[in-house]
Amino acid sequence: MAPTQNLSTSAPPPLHTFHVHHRAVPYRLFAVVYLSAILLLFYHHLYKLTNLLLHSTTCSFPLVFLHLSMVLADAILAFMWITVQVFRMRPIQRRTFPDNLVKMLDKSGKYPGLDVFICTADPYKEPPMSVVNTALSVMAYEYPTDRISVYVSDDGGSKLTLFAFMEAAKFARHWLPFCRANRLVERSPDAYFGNNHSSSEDIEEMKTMYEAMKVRVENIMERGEVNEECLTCQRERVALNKWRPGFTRQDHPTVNEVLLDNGEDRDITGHKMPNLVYIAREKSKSSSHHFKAGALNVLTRVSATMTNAPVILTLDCDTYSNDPITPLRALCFLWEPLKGLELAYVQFPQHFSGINENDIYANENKRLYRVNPIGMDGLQQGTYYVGTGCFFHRRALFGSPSSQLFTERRELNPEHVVDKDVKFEADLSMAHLVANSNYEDGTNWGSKIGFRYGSLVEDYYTGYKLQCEGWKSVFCDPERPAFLGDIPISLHDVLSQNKRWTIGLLEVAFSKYCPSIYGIRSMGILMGLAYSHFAFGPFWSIPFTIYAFIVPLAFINGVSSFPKVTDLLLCLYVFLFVGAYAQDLIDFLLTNGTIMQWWSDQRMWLIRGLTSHLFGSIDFFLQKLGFSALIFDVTNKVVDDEQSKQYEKGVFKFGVTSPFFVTITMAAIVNLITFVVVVLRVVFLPEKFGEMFVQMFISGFVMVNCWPIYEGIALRVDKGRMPMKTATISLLLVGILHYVTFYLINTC
Ligand SMILES: O=c1ccn([C@@H]2O[C@H](COP(=O)(O)OP(=O)(O)O[C@H]3O[C@H](CO)[C@@H](O)[C@H](O)[C@H]3O)[C@@H](O)[C@H]2O)c(=O)[nH]1
Ligand SMILES: [Mn+2]
Repeated sequence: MAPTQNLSTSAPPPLHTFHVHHRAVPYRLFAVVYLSAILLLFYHHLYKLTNLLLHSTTCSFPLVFLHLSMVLADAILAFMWITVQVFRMRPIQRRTFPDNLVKMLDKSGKYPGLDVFICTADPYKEPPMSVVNTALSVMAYEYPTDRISVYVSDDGGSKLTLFAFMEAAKFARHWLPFCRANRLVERSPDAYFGNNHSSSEDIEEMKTMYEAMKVRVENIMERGEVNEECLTCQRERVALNKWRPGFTRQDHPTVNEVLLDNGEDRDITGHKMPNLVYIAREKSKSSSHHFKAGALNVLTRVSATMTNAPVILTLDCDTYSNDPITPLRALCFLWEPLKGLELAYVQFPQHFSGINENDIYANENKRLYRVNPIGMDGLQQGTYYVGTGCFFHRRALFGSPSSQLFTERRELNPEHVVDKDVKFEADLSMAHLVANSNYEDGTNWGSKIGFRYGSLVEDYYTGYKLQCEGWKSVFCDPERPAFLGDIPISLHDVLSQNKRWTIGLLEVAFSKYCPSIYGIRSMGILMGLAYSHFAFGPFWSIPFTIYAFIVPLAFINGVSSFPKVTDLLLCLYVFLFVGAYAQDLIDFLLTNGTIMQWWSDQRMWLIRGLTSHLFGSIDFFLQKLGFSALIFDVTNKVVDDEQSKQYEKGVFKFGVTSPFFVTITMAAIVNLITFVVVVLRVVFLPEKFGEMFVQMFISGFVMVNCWPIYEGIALRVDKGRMPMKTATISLLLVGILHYVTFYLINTC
């Protein structure tokens, strides 16, 4: 292991250290070799192309077209490979020493305030009980309770969610002291009672109390209405009365409820409670609400009027805390007096609970959440923001490190000190004002201040813009995951989520802030390329479409451009393919993955290329042309028992009719047919094997990846099988494609 940094005998005990991973040096050497191979391939492409053009007749048009397509595919693959190298140049691993920080903070007695933002948007896709668990898990942080404030943004504008939080506020008075007394590590009640091994009278009592709350909340969820008898006091009645006739999710006034106030509320042992504030910002059909970024900006302002803590933690409603000392770990970086100034955020990776053994839908997203961030963390400016599990320096949301931007109201600026309780009347009316749907008109919110608008992946975009301004960030991945979130467990949900990301990324790629131009100019080549890797990620769909459709269809119609087995060039292809795949596998294994998980991951990468990336790109361009509007389709977090059982077993769920499934089924059919044709040709004309080999390999490889699809069409009878309609449409489309190819090739 390389020597750790920051250690010296005279210096105070370190708060954090890091070391560079061993793999950095061999990776750099390999990059040089691989790059030479890519150059060789393009030399060959160029040579062949000029040759073709020089001797071209109208008849060679199909071959020229095929060759051009392959050059385009390879160019995109090469670009993606180059951008990935940035993550492999200097991956680092960090360690934190929260004990040293605690000693320091205990001595000074100055624990910084922490404002936690939790966003939810739909009580039926994001069950309020799950949001409540997230909130309870952070309210119970191992941190002075009077320094924590939890703000819940409800874009669903639902009284069901508010009711759940009224219940949570009461339950928290028991839960927080219980966590402290028993030194729990799992402070989300659901996770704790779900895994609890020991049992005692205390634990049983607490469990009964929790279950009772859950039943009350689930009852009102079932009824879709909060009945009078569920309410226990006048205050609750007043709050819920705000849902007057005409109150809809898209059109309603602000609802702002202080559910716990640390100035007056105490737990059952007399300790101060953290603040807990519910806010459903004003919505009106006439103004854009900018989805989650808009919600976060409202929370930034509302919290500024009430507590204005210097540290902000952003959480999605499903991301509960899995380790109570996480804020201390984040502060190991944020609180270091000198460096803290340029540090915008400390990002913890997204980890998930409930992933099945082989992670069939690649929900873990190891590249995105683990492998690439450690690589960027080793660069000058650090990693990207992934939307949840991230601690911000509030100041970073207000202009670059060197020149702060001031807002339209003194109270909203980061240095403004709030010294009153959250329930202070004047602050409450101010909170209402800054949550108005037209408050941001004519201000810098969303453009230069706060979370940035303009992309459906507001996380990626905001992190990127902050880093362009000169802010740094840190990636912190302790052994025990700091947070755990939910995953979509149907293929359709996974792909819909990915389609939204695709659109959001393309919005950035094709804006004036394109990372390959603006990013490189602002942050240098490495950071710019790293951000480009994601922004142009949807382009994976181009080589996949070419190799899964155009190349095999041309091949069975007699047009091919692959080298023969005896050709030396084949070695180059083999090296490029095996080299890229093997290195990807190594990356995976080095971050605690298994071979089977890696296999699922590469399969999902191919599937995304032919589905969500493809349709997302089409949607993006349609929207650019004004044909469709952008929506943020919230990921479903509810699962039924049957679905989870099937997922547990590792079986793909298709079930619904969706365009996503048409393209992958088509790829499965085209490559099956090609494979059969190629094998038959070899059987009857063995001397042709040399010419057939590469196509046979490619189609065979696609087929192995498509196994769950064949199974879904032919071997399954359950509800999750591939719908007959999808299979039929796909077959029909393949027929048309084949006919068109045949016609084009044979009419010249
Ligand atoms: O209008 C909206 C839409 C969404 N959300 C919230 O945003 C979060 C993320 O939404 P989700 O449907 O879970 O999206 P995912 O694709 O699972 O989330 C990833 O991608 C998002 C960007 O598309 C990021 O915001 C998230 O942090 C990141 O985890 C959830 O808490 C939602 O409640 C809102 O508050 N308002
Ligand atoms: Mn999510």
